[in-house]
Amino acid sequence: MNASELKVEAARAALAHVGDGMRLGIGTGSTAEAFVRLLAEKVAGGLTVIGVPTSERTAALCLEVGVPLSTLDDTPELDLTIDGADEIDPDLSLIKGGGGALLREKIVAAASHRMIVIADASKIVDTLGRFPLPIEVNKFGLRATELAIAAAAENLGLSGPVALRMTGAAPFVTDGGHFILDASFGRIPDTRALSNALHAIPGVVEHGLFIGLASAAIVAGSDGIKTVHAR
Ligand SMILES: O=C[C@H](O)[C@H](O)[C@H](O)COP(=O)(O)O
Repeated sequence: MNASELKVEAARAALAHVGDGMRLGIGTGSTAEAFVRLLAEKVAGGLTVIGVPTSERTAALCLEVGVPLSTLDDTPELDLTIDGADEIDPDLSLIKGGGGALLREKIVAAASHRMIVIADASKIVDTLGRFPLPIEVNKFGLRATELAIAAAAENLGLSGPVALRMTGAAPFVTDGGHFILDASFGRIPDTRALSNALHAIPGVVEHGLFIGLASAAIVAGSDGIKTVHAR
């Protein structure tokens, strides 16, 4: 099976955790999209759920395939969020934001009783940081925020390029109207310390380290599906 097929298998396995009447956070990215398409089949078959999407992109897909939607304002408490990830470590800490949706994804995950991550096995790492860390920043003071991020990283013994994410010739803009800086710091041994240091920088809106949010990960590999639970 190729990576796309494995993503579909992980998404299919996650459906077993979706019960009738659930309030669902619905993630962003190719794996989450596979989940939305499978969920839509269940909804067409009579399953009743209400979804809160984590991006405009996911909202558009849900509307297209017939998954009923709410907002976090109208449905502020969710039973379960299903979302993809860019990296997953053995503690189920994650890097997310490769698709630029990390802020809404984190808000939705935090509003959920449980978060199940779905992924193909290539996303599993021993230590987070192979994938550049997405950091969502306010447009105002971009250069100053970049310098502050580099200084905070250096204090923790981390360094590396911090690149403004682009879409063609223009900076990528998130659903919240912010920019994304992709930080290639390499492996991050102390994710909590980096998380705290980034949160202390005024221009940082949010970052893609998800610590203590995932309850389980459903990972599809060539040897089948494995479900890893948070310790
Ligand atoms: O911002 C995007 C999200 O965090 C995605 O869930 C993440 O990038 C994984 O995406 P994919 O399932 O396409 O690998």
